[in-house]
Amino acid sequence: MSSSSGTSGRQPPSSRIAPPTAAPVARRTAATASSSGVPTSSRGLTIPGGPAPARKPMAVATTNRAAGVATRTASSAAGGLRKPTTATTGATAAGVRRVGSASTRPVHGVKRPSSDEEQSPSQLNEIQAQLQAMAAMFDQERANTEAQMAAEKTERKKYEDKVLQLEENLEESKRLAKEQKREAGRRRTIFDDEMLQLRQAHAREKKMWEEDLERERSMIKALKDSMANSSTAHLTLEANNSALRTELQSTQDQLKAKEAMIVEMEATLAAQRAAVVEIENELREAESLRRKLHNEIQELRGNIRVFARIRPALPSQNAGALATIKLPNPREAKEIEVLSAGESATGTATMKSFGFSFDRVFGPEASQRDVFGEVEHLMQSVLDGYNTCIFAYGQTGSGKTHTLEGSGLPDSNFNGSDLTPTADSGAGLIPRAVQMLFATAESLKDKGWTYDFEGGMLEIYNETIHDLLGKGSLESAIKHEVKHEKGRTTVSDAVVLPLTSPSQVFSLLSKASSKRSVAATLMNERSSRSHSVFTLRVRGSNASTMESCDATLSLVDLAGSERLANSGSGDDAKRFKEAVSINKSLSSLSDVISALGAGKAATHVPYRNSTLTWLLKNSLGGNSKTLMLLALSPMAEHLGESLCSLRFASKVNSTVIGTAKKVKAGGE
Ligand SMILES: Nc1ncnc2c1ncn2[C@@H]1O[C@H](COP(=O)(O)OP(=O)(O)OP(=O)(O)O)[C@@H](O)[C@H]1O
Repeated sequence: MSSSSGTSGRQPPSSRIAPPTAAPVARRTAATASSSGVPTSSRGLTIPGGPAPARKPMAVATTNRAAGVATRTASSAAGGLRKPTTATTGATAAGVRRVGSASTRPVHGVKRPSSDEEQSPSQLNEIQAQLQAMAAMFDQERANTEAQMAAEKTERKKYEDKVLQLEENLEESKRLAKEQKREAGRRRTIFDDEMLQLRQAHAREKKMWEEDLERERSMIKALKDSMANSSTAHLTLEANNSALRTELQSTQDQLKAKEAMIVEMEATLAAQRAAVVEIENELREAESLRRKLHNEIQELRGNIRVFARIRPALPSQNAGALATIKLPNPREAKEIEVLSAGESATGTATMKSFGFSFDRVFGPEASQRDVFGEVEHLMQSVLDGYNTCIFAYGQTGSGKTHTLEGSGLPDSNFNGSDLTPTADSGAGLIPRAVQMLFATAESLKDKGWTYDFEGGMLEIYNETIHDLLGKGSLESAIKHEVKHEKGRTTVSDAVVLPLTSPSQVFSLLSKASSKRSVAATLMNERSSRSHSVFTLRVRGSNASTMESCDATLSLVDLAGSERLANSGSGDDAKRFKEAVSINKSLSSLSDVISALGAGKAATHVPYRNSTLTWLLKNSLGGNSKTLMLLALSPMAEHLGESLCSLRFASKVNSTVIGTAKKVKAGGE
């Protein structure tokens, strides 16, 4: 803007410096030229009507002078010449007047023939003098005119120089004006750019400010809303607060009342705690008493007990081929009667009745739960610290394994639900006993008892011990030896696993089962020709009563008890050897039980007569509880073997073994 105003405010040099106008100069030059023309024409007198004559003698000259004066006067009268000085003018005027007056007469009067030729020399002189004076005057005037012309020339030169200077100045001014205009244009462009940028920046800033403003407005609006809400909430809170204060006051009052109650209850609780401690002590004493009484009852009932179980006919077996085996008194279920064909003394065929009495008899309809219900008290004896041995006896296929293990062992996902006392699943004695032992051990924790379990599984085949949990095959050369120390039995190199849950026990049994040696016989396609012995060692301690116990539960699945002729051995030396070994161990078992039954009368108990009796030494005898499970086939074809088994079991049942002793930890 400044440049534009500067540009508009500044006057161009041409307007500021007025150049000298050409007209005056021209006029002056013309005037000079006009004035200078006069002297030029005055160099000789111009005779009107003819060319200027050459200088003549005096007379002629005088006449010419007079004519010249007349001419000049006429010129002056025309207004072109400068007037001479006053003196000269006076003289001239006088002369002119005279000349004028003379002009009234014809000029060529000089040669007028009348009286001029009569003029005297004095008059001529006078005229000549006048002419000379006029010539001097003319010279003077010419000199003045020339001086004036020189001065005017100098002045004109000055003017011309000045005009040149002014023209140069004018050019310079124009150039400067152009430059300034260019500069102004450039500055204007810059200015415009700057203006544009400023406008853009301004627009941007304006937009930002507007956005900020909008945001601020939104925030303010939100804050206002929030404040409105807050104030509503504040009012609500105050109302709530007031209600809560009232409630608090009421609660505090209640609290005080309750605190008073709590003080009262604490006093009651302290008294009850003391009572509980007393009751717990009484309970422990009662528990000890219960154990004592339980075992006294067991002693009264005899430490060796015999159960007989008759299995049902299998689907594959002909129901018409059943033997006649009866339970005369099903309610009491202690007697069993077997009818067998025989001959009378006279040789006639008769049906002979054989009666046997046991601690308990189970018919074909008895369930696994029924059988275990009669056995479970022995589990309590184990936890009480009494060695316990349950062995299943009977011919091949009579149901020994079924009674002990049942129809398949629970898997590793076992949760115990199908083995509860009321559950009637196919599980046999072993899984039920294990489940019960762990469950009872858990419940005894309240009474201060903690228990550890460990188990092993052995097989006796042909009088040789095999570890069913060992890594090698059953035919491996490892020789296991049985040792008895301080009432405890150990088997060298046999695996004994710590067990913390029933599922671990089932996993152990499953592993052993897959290894068990099974051989086919004529009697049963999977007749076991070996004894299997599962041992579960249970150690307990009570930190409160300082009591401890250490007992072993042995569950023995004996090999088939059939006589040699029925074992299918025939010509098979291997089968014959198996049968001999089995019979040897079973008769040794019978001998041991008989010796134990003889009490102190028997000085020697032949445990060493077989591997089986030697292994079970600490589970058979005065310090242990023994249960024999006699398994019977219902089939007529097995009746002879059944009778043999019944007689053997009856013999065992009649044996009264001395008082069982509780085994304390350490085997004493
Ligand atoms: N109480 C029962 N109820 C139903 N089936 C039974 C019963 N007892 C045994 N069985 C069935 O009879 C068959 C033979 O039983 P088991 O294998 O237990 O005989 P075992 O005496 O153990 O024979 P082995 O001496 O050869 O081992 C099996 O199929 C078994 O399921």
